[in-house]
Amino acid sequence: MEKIIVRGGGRLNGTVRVEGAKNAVLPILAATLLASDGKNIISDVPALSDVYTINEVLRHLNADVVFADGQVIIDASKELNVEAPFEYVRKMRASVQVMGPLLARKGHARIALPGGCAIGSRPIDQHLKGFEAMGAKVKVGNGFVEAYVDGELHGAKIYLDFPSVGATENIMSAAVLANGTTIIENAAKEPEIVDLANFLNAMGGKVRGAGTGTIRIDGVSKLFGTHHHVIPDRIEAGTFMVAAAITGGNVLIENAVPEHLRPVTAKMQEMGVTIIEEKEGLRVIGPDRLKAVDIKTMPHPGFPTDMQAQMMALLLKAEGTSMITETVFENRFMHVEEFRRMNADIKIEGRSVIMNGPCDLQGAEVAATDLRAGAALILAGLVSDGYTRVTELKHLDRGYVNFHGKLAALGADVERVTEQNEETAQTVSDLHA
Ligand SMILES: CC(=O)N[C@H]1[C@@H](OP(=O)(O)OP(=O)(O)OC[C@H]2O[C@@H](n3ccc(=O)[nH]c3=O)[C@H](O)[C@@H]2O)O[C@H](CO)[C@@H](O)[C@@H]1O
Ligand SMILES: C=C(OP(=O)(O)O)C(=O)O
Repeated sequence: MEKIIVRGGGRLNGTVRVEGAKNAVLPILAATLLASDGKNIISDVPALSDVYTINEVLRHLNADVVFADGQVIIDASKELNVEAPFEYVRKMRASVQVMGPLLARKGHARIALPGGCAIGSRPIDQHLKGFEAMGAKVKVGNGFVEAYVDGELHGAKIYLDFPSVGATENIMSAAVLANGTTIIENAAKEPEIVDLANFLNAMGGKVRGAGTGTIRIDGVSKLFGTHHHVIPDRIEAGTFMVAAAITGGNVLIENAVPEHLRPVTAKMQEMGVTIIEEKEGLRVIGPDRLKAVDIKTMPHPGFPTDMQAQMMALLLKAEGTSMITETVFENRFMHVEEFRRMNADIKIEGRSVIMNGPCDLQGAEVAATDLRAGAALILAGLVSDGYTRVTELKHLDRGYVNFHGKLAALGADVERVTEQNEETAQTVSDLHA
């Protein structure tokens, strides 16, 4: 079993560069299936396990996919298969994003039902409601959801019950090849939606209003391969912002887009963190004393749920009582028990978590219960007494490229080890002290 071992102490200093955004690249790679003519070249693609998984799904669907040096080249011009089996969807829920493109291109898609995951039940009813409004018949059975249309999808007016990121993307990617105009109301406004819309338009699509609550898509008859650069990952950037702040360090986060990070920046400034916009990105300087704040996760431009666990780590070191309320996912507090194992004064009350800080955190063996929880536990380990050992790294690898290596380059005492060399790693670390 692999572990990341962190020893607390020391301020982080230096420069770190963020990768292309996981949550932008996954729907974009899925949408490459829409191009029946020419190759798509996607640049700034992070080497994440989720990217390898979506590439496998695309290959299974009969696209040619080559991934090297941060670039994916996809040729989806051959006859496509229509089925995404459970072995992929189980590993990564975002596999469901191939449904809209397949339905638009082939009139048929059969996708294994994603099921629940560590952060909640995560149904896809809003995706399916959109496909049905566009004329698809949907049936669920034998662990699959299947959608098909006689002839072509047609444009429709779709009001989402909740501004779901995945549903907005899936419906947008289906509507781009539909006959007529589709309007998505109460659409998600995340920067990743805008990136997908830009990609669809570069392939020849007609999408307007992405980034607002109303998106209008005028269907076209064919899409062509193009070259697209993925936006920087605002969640990876935010995670390193916390790393700088929690250690009282001074870190330049290159490639961070300030507008994408406003809700995170605003809360960190309230806590007393200095954030400076520089030409290359954001400089984050941690204070000696952090102030307690309350946070509520919300769809964009509210505070992102994907930064909730990392901010929880930061608030454990703030002076006073803080509260985080999670409104996006029903069960995204699995890391609370792990923080408690690190001596955090923390409790769950309904959909909120209350922390009394600053806590004297102690190193412990803890499990990454999900992707962001893994990052948050490592961040807490940076300021804990002694060694923190974080297991279940498969979650972390879904969303962070070389997380421990990037932290080590900023001066953190952190190593990634397999069980057999754990003892040696600890000795080496002691020698470095
Ligand atoms: C690959 C990717 O981009 N993942 C992101 C995406 O996930 P994802 O696209 O799954 O998130 P959604 O915005 O769809 O989900 C938000 C909430 O809506 C609910 N819901 C969603 C769809 C639906 O049909 N029915 C329904 O009830 C979900 O259960 C959840 O409680 O946005 C989330 C919210 O910002 C982020 O945390 C994820 O990192
Ligand atoms: C929840 C996340 O991703 P996914 O939707 O892919 O599970 C995340 O990136 O924090």
